[in-house]
Amino acid sequence: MTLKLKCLSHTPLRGLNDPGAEVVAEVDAVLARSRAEVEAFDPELIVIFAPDHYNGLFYDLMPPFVIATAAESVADYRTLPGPLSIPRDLALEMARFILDSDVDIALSHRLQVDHGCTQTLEEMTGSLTRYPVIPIIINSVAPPFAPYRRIRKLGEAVGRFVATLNKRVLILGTGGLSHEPPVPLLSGAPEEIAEFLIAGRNPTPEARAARQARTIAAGQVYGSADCPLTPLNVDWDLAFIDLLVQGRLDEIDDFRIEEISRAAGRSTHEIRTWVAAFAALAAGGAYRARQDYYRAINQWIAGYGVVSAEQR
Ligand SMILES: O=C(O)CCC(=O)/C=C/C=C(\O)C(=O)O
Ligand SMILES: [Fe+2]
Repeated sequence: MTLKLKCLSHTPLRGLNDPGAEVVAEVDAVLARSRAEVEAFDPELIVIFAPDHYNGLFYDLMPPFVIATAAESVADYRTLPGPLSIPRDLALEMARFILDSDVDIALSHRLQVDHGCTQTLEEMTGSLTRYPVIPIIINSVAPPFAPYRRIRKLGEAVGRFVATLNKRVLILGTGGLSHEPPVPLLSGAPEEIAEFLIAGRNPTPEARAARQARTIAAGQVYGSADCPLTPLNVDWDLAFIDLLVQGRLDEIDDFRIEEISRAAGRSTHEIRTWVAAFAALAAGGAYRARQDYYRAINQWIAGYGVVSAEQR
């Protein structure tokens, strides 16, 4: 077994809001380099830890974590439509292994996934079907959340499972870093919004367009005095990247959910996907990691980072 890890931010606003040609070129270049590394690694399996933004998962039944044996993209924003290539039996085996490791993971035989999963898969592989992929969705957007120490345990179980396979495995984490897009909260929501958050699957094209327009508009004022959303927090982001690069994963068990929301924004919890990814890699022993890129990009509502790692 050989493991490689890539964790990176996603943003539905890439290609929609313009942070300037220089920034676009920088991000394009780092993504192109990352994709070339993935191509050279030629993974036999990808495990992607990803969030959902009320496209596949709603409060009618909101699991802390779910593993999919079959999944289809909702093609929100500009992401690709269609099914992912999930090796069903292997995903089931992984689910059994995780449960046997005392981590209660939900199972879906028909999951809808959004840009939170598909954007990074597309950026890293060029398609949704190029390699076999097992998606594990970690609730990062719909409170209450499982504590961070549980995310580490989930990642460790996945890492122990992939260690039993004689395969080249790419582990992806997608989301974060600091940011707060206009994702509604159930607590205190008016009835219409609450109904959407509980059972808003398969919106009409008009409803989807209205949601997307709100996010685009938020990106145009994000970080300014006119914007009530928690701004990006560069110090928080760089400290988190350092922690990962230095292998201080045990400190993550003490992360406080409310403190992170206040300091860096409510959607910063998408870094749970990075935590799981690094815990999976670390389950196999010491690793070597590097920061490939970081920039705070208000127009994309993203403390935008890319980190890579591999086993020593
Ligand atoms: O579409 C909505 O209703 C809410 C907006 C939303 O889901 C935005 C998501 C943005 C990200 O994925 C992100 O910044 O991580
Ligand atoms: Fe997101």
